Amino acid sequence: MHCKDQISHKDYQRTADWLLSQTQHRPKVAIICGSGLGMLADTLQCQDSFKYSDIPGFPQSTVQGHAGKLVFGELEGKICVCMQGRFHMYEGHSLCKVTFPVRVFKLLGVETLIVTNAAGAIAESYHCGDVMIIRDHINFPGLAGLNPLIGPNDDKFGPRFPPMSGVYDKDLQKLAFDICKSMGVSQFVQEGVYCMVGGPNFESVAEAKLLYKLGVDAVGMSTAPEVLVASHCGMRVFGLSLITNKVVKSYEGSEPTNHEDVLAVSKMRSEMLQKLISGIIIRMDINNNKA
Ligand SMILES: O=P(O)(O)O[C@@H]1C[C@H](O)[C@@H](CO)O1
Ligand SMILES: Nc1nc2[nH]cnc2c(=O)[nH]1
Repeated sequence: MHCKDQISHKDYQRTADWLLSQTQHRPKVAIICGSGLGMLADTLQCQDSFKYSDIPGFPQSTVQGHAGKLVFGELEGKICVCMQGRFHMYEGHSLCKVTFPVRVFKLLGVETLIVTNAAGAIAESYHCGDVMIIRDHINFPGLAGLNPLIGPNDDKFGPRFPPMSGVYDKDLQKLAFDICKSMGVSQFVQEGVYCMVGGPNFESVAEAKLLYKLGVDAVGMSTAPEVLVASHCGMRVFGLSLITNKVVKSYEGSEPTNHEDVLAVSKMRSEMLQKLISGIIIRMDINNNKA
C-alpha cells in the first residue's frame, strides 16, 4: 500500500529551513520521547522550544503523555533536538507523517537518533520499571505491507532496498550497559527484541501468547517506522523501551493493561532514563563515535 500523504523532498526541506531560521542550534543528535517520557527534554540547556502546531508541515500529537513540542538545546556541548511526543499510526497518521520529523532531522544535520518508548513485557523475566535496550525489532505492520518506505524511493535519502540487520548500533548498546553499571541500576536493565503492533488496543491473551512464541520480549505501538526511516537515510540508531506493564498472557486473574498505569510507571523511571540518555549523549565522543 502506498503512503497516503505524498511528501516531497521540498516539503521536508521547507520545514528544516524554517527551523534553521528560528534557532541557532545545529543538532547532531535527535531524541524521540515515548509515552510519559517527554521530561528528557528538561535536561537540555539554552532551550529553543516550538509547539508542533507552530512548525510548518509538522503533524499534531493527540495522545495523553505526549506534550507536542520540539525542543532544541545543549547537553555539555552536544547540540540535541528532542521530540516531546511522537506520532502513532493508531492516531490516524500515515506512516509518512509518523516519520516526517526523522527526515527533517536528517536535513538539519542529525547523525544519531535515540528513540524511547513505553512497552509491555512479553518476556517472563521482565518486570514493570525495567529498561530494555533494544537489540532488534519485529515490525508487524511492516511485515503486512504498512511501511513508510513504500512508494517512489527518494534516492537523496537512501537506497530502494535498505538492509535492516544490525540497525541498532552495538557501540551505543555497550555504552548504555556501561552507564547503567556505573549508575548502579544494572538490575533493572534488559536487552531484547521490541515488537511494534498497530494498536490502539492492548493485546488479547491469544495475541500475547503468539508474540511470546515468536521470541518477542516487549511490545508497543511505535518506534519501528522512525527507526526504518532513520536507518534508510544513514543515521545511527539507539533505542530503549521502558517496561510499563506485564502483558496479560493468561485467562486467569490478571489485571487488564491501561494507559494510566503506563504513564505512572514512566513517571517513576523518568529520572533514571534522563540520566541514562544524557550519559549516553555526553559520552559518545569518549567512545570515538560520530556525534
Ligand atoms: O509512544 P509510545 O510507544 O511510548 O506509547 C506507548 C504505546 C501507546 O501509545 C501507549 C499505550 O499506553 O504507550
Ligand atoms: N501494544 C502494547 N503497547 C504498549 N505500550 C505500553 N504497554 C503496552 C502493551 O502492553 N502493549
